[in-house]
Amino acid sequence: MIIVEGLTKRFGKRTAVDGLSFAVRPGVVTGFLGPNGAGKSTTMRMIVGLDRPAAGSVLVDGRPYAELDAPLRTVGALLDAGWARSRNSARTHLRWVASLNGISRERVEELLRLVGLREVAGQRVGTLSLGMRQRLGMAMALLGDPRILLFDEPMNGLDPEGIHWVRGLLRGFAAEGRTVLVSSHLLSEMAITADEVVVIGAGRLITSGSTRDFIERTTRAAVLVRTPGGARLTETLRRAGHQVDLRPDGTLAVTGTTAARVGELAAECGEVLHELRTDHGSLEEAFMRTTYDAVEYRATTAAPASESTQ
Ligand SMILES: Nc1ncnc2c1ncn2[C@@H]1O[C@H](COP(=O)(O)OP(=O)(O)OP(=O)(O)O)[C@@H](O)[C@H]1O
Repeated sequence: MIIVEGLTKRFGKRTAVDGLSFAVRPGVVTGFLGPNGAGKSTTMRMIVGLDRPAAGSVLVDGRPYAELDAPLRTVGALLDAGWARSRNSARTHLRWVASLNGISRERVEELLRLVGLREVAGQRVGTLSLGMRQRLGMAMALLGDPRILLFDEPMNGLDPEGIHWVRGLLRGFAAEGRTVLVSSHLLSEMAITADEVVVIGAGRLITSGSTRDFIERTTRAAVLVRTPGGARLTETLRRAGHQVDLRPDGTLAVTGTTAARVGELAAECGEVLHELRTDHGSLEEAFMRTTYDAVEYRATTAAPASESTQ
């Protein structure tokens, strides 16, 4: 369990984390979400004592990180990759971290196998690909068989097989009753990996709780219908007081009703349905809606018309 309370961090005049409070429960995967610069990495660094908060506190299994008897065996963290420039081989680097923490060479070999780095274990860390370095970072985090995992953007640079593997790893850890906090911008991945989410923006908490509740609360469910008799069904649905929008792919999106009711109305007007399903909205949609005002670094796709014509 991780309990963050009133956590605040300033860099000069800039407040990166602003009175942030949340709890990360064991037994579930918790996704840590927020736009660029929201304060996710800074928060994770404060959890493991790499950054000192201006105010607030963090308890890791009931104690501040600095007071843990065996930090590496309690928390496994994949944070910044400062070590990634090491001139040592992946194996030597892992053995060095292991020896500092009284961890055996057998455990190093076990982890090289687990993260899929055995073939390149003799290669210098600095020459490994981004994905391989991510795998090495995870091996380092897992060395002490920790009860708590903190992974900052673990899927960065991983190939599809690697992403699938990380998903299984995180879910497996949670299923064993461990605590898993993982930040990622890959929201479709988080939607299937994270049971719970903590969403922050501009250093402040936006929401926390079940991923499913967050999506259902924030997005509007629609009943999607594909039918060759779109015009007649649309008329019938509108007459019954429902809002119907035609999507670019020809699907009708009906809001304010249930799939059962749409099916009944289609039967009443004698239209064949080729598809009928409820779309609950996506994590991406929920994220965009709730964090819109907290996005600091927004790209523009085109210059505004008034500027381009003057
Ligand atoms: N060492 C530092 N010195 C000065 N400012 C910093 C430092 N570390 C982070 N910041 C600032 O703190 C804010 C939060 O940064 P942080 O890296 O925690 O965000 P993030 O949510 O992890 O972003 P991203 O999704 O882009 O990785 C940003 O404005 C960043 O510029």
